[in-house]
Amino acid sequence: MHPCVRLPLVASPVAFATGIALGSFVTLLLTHKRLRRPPYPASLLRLRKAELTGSARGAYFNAEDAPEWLRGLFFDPALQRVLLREWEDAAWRRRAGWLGTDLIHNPEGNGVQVVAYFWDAAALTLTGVVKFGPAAESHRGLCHGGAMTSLMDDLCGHICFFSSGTPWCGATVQVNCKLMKPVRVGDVHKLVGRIDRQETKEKGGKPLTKVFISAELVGERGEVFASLEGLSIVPVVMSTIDDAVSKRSWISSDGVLRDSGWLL
Ligand SMILES: CCCCCCCCCCCCCCCC(=O)SCCNC(=O)CCNC(=O)[C@H](O)C(C)(C)COP(=O)(O)OP(=O)(O)OC[C@H]1O[C@@H](n2cnc3c(N)ncnc32)[C@H](O)[C@@H]1OP(=O)(O)O
Repeated sequence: MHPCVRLPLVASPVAFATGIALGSFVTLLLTHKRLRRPPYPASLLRLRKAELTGSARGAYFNAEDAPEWLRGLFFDPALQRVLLREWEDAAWRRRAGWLGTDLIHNPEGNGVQVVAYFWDAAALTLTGVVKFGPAAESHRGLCHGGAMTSLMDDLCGHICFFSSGTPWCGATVQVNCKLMKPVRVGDVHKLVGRIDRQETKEKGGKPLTKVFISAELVGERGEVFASLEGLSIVPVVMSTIDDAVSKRSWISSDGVLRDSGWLL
């Protein structure tokens, strides 16, 4: 037989093997992030903040995933890393009655994402690492103003919860957001918010506190992309479900602020 006629017969097993190898490689690439994840919840209950640095053992976003200029947050002893189970453990989230994915804290999300929050209890300051993905786009290559506003709403709500010993203690009632510079799809910025002041008065025989919050979204060179003047009121019962999830409290240890949902 002429060699040209024999070639396809020899090439086909080679092509088959190459196809299998390529297929496996692509599958491995697609599942890589999932495989890297530690088993829940035990590992995240055990880990100290200093250990939440490498993707192999930490939460879904860790120091090694952060840009260089934000890496220090993961090692600053004044800051507690915040780990809420509903952000980290999708299966538990479903079991516990959530209906969907968090607008801001979805590990699989590709819109606006706070990938790590750090709480400074002494300064009543909350700092977040924020990623802006393609699902936050409006103008070509630029993010929707609603992405920044949603982000500020999230900070306003959480700063109020972190400063309180009890869950679901309040509600955000105003999110006044100033959009100052366009945010690009793919940007990673720092969100810094604080409680400026609190005013308590009696309402219907019970104390009611207004919590005044301000925040800024800043870039690597200190440029301010957006700012917030927010107001939350405490206490307000937002959840109508009376169960163990609604009665969660904070566990503060080893540089991590966790909710007691990790024990449920
Ligand atoms: C421990 C482990 C836990 C782990 C677990 C953590 C879970 C951590 C989840 C966090 C999640 C956060 C995520 C993002 C934050 C949200 O998304 S929070 C949800 C968005 N917010 C809302 O849906 C709030 C909607 N608003 C409401 O339901 C009602 O307005 C409220 C909040 C119940 C208040 O109504 P109300 O009780 O009738 O209050 P009202 O008497 O009208 O007002 C009380 C005072 O506040 C003032 N006020 C009320 N609204 C306003 C306003 N919009 N502007 C200015 N002032 C106002 C009033 O003027 C009044 O003050 P005074 O006039 O007496 O001085």
